[in-house]
Amino acid sequence: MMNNIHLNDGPQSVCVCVCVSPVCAEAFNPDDEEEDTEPRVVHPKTDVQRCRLQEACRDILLFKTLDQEQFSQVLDAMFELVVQTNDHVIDQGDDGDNFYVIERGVFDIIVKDVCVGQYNNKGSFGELALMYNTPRAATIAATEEGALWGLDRATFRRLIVKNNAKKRRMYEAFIESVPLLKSLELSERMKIVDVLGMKQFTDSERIIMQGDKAECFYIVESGVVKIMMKSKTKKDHADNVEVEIARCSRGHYFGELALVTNKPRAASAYAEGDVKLLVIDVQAFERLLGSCKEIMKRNITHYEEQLVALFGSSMDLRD
Ligand SMILES: Nc1ncnc2c1ncn2[C@@H]1O[C@@H]2COP(=O)(O)O[C@H]2[C@H]1O
Repeated sequence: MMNNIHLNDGPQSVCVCVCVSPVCAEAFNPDDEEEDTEPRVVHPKTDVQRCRLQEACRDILLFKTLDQEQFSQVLDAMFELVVQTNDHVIDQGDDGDNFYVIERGVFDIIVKDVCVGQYNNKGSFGELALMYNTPRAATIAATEEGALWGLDRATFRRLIVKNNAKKRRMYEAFIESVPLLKSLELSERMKIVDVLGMKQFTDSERIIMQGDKAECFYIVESGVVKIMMKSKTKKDHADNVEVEIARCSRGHYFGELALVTNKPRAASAYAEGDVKLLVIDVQAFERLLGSCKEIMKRNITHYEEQLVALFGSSMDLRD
């Protein structure tokens, strides 16, 4: 259900291709490799709108594994929505109509009347009901005036869900081999595959920076990542250079500490040579990896011991 949400449909409010009904979309089998003949949804946009849309979608993990043609079909199909304070974009228990990408605004995530988190001017939501044909798992309420981009259920299923079937085939074996995820059920591991994105880095590129706010964590698919840290106690010294504290290779994860402790990044990470990473965002992390948090917390003691050995202090890693 949506209250007072305004559809801003670009220069001419013409839908070039006819929108297909959700009933049609359900007939789609994501494993079906046949050429799709469904009519395309296109919401025309001005150049300025398209630029804003592209910027909003830049870091959306679900789009990261689409090819260029699929991504451009997604952008064509998206439509702009303006929301006002207290608008409910999604109500828990409803059927899923659209997937949403945030352009601006702060949105509460409410499960059974309890606020369990917030989206702050970035991110996306509403994928679960569309992926798994389940009722909406949370209410999403605007805390201020904001702007969103919606993607209809039919297009989401035709492009994203179809792509997920491919992702499952690609990453199933790898994800099963990641020690951290071993304790999860197969269906839970597959849900992680569904929401993960893939990012590539070249030699010496910085992946995360010490002190930054954390929004995701990473699993190394290939290549080597160097974890480097500057001493906090020597903050003002000229000799406070970055020191290598760890290396991660295939199957290892990093970037989880800040998500477990709700603190800024405790270290920076750099690619050594070409690196391919799987990326899981903070909301999916909370939802899907809650049960792994205890395993991850065990690492803190190990990290602290390492830091005492390197810098003579553990740098206050805990919350
Ligand atoms: N902790 C959470 N539990 C359930 N849904 C969440 C949570 N955090 C974020 N969400 C998002 O809220 C959305 C509500 O609609 P969906 O169930 O389609 O998809 C859900 C997720 O995208």
